[in-house]
Amino acid sequence: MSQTRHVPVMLQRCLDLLAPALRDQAHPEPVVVDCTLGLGGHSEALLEAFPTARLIALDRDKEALRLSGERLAPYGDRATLVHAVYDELPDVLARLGVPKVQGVLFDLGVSSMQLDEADRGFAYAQDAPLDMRMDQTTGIGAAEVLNTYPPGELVRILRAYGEEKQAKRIVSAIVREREKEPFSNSARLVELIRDALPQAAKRTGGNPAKRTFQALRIEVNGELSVLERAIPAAVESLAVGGRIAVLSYHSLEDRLVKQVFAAGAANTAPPGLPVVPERYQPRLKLLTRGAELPTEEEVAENRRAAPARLRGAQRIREDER
Ligand SMILES: C[S@@+](CC[C@H](N)C(=O)[O-])C[C@H]1O[C@@H](n2cnc3c(N)ncnc32)[C@H](O)[C@@H]1O
Repeated sequence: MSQTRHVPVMLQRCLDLLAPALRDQAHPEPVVVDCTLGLGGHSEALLEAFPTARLIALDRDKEALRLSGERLAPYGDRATLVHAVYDELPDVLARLGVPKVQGVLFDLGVSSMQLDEADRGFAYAQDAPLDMRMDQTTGIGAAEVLNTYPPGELVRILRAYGEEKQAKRIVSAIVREREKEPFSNSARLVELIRDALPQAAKRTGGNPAKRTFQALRIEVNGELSVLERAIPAAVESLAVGGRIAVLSYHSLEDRLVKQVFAAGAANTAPPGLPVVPERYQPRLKLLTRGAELPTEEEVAENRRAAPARLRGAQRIREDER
């Protein structure tokens, strides 16, 4: 296994956003949920910053849970780590007998470990089996998506999840190639995309395979549909006064978070979301004006922070303004 160096993104700002709820005298032993444990960077900082808090941390990746389990072992039963998809949060809390929580954090996307472990197939820079499943115990990998999905479906995915303008061109090349031999490794896909794109498209936006890889990863892990359920569920799990902070890394995620928070602030149902709650979702106060960005210094230190967008909200009483 390679040595993964991980620097938690916008850490101090996440702690500051959650702090008032986790230092509230009314809740001397607050509960905070880290829905995306990863390598445990944010989780450990939460345990350190709020010494009376109990942490419940979720990850769908068993390797992440194993590594963080070692890291957080010194905190004993203050930290409960659970293998779960984050839209299962209400069930997890019910099983643990926790009715409401004071804080929730999401740090979306893939972890440094997942990107650095070549054999997980997330990174276009390394040749690896095209898997990309965050939970390797279930579901189908990226190779199966590429080899079996109808062309129209692949175009839809590349456009919707990768915002790839050249989706048709790339998918035509994929379909031609997969008829010769099914895809198994990332290098062949990267090369094919590079060859398929016109010169002008190659000059913008970094590696030409970036958007296709993002789209495949989102499809393989059902990321947006899970998130659509998870953010309202997390808001629902907050006690009055509880706070939520969400770090997202691409516009599709950020748009979704923005919509759910805005609907909570306006006390209306989230627009266009498949999960329209029976009653309007709990009332929210926005804690961030638009999305907050990492500082230039942070990005210089940690290039993975560059696309980060942070939004925060607080659950308030229905009659509060
Ligand atoms: C960016 S990393 C989190 C890094 C972490 N904040 C840290 O400081 O180490 C995101 C983590 O969320 C997990 N994850 C992504 N989608 C998930 C989901 N739907 N349910 C549970 N965990 C998920 C990934 O497996 C990954 O480990």
